[in-house]
Amino acid sequence: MSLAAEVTETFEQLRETVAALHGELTRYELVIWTAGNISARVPGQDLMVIKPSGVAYDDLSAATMVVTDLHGNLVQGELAPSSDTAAHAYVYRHMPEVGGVVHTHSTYATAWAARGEPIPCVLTMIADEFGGEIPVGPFALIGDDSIGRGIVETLKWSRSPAVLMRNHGPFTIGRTARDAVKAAVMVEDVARTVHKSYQLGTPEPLSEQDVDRLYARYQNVYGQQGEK
Ligand SMILES: O=C(CO)[C@@H](O)[C@@H](O)COP(=O)(O)O
Repeated sequence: MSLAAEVTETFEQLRETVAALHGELTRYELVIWTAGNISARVPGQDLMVIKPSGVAYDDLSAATMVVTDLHGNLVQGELAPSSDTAAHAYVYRHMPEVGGVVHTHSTYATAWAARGEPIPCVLTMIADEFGGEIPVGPFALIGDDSIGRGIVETLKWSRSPAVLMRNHGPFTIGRTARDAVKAAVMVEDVARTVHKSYQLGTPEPLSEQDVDRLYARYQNVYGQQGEK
């Protein structure tokens, strides 16, 4: 297969994947109306596939996904890219290991972001997926590199794939777009659980040693990853 055909096939596969993953945001009730967005890096290219701005979730499909370079310039597609394209692009430029970025306004995680309070590591599931507390990033206005810079500056000091951008909402990253969606689903779940635990009392944080052990197991052994 020629390089052009291979890249075209990759585009099509990624368009399908990114479009389908947007359905997970509505399935898990992480977004309302047109809020939220998902992107995936195009492997080996300085390009990404991202949601078009302001398009209803029912109208999202492989055909409506758009391709931009990693400075947000439209490369393929008819629609304007997400208003968070600059943030996604900044993450891809500065975190080469990241293959997917997700942004939602999910209720409980966004409530923690509104308070500017990190979610403490008081659950084994937080240790498993986030490796410690889920950090808060700075308030930043949309439209330039500010949000992306806040995401990167916060996550470079954390094992967490989620950051609660102050007064805005969660952004999550992953090796793939699916991993980033998983982090978005899980950050909302633990945000709700920990919020409810505080309504009943004061939850106890896990020890650093236990967090490290839980994180290592979940990231390396859990599921079908272990020795066969
Ligand atoms: O949170 C923001 C911008 O940061 C929303 O506008 C965003 O969720 C949805 O914007 P798009 O429809 O992706 O342009």
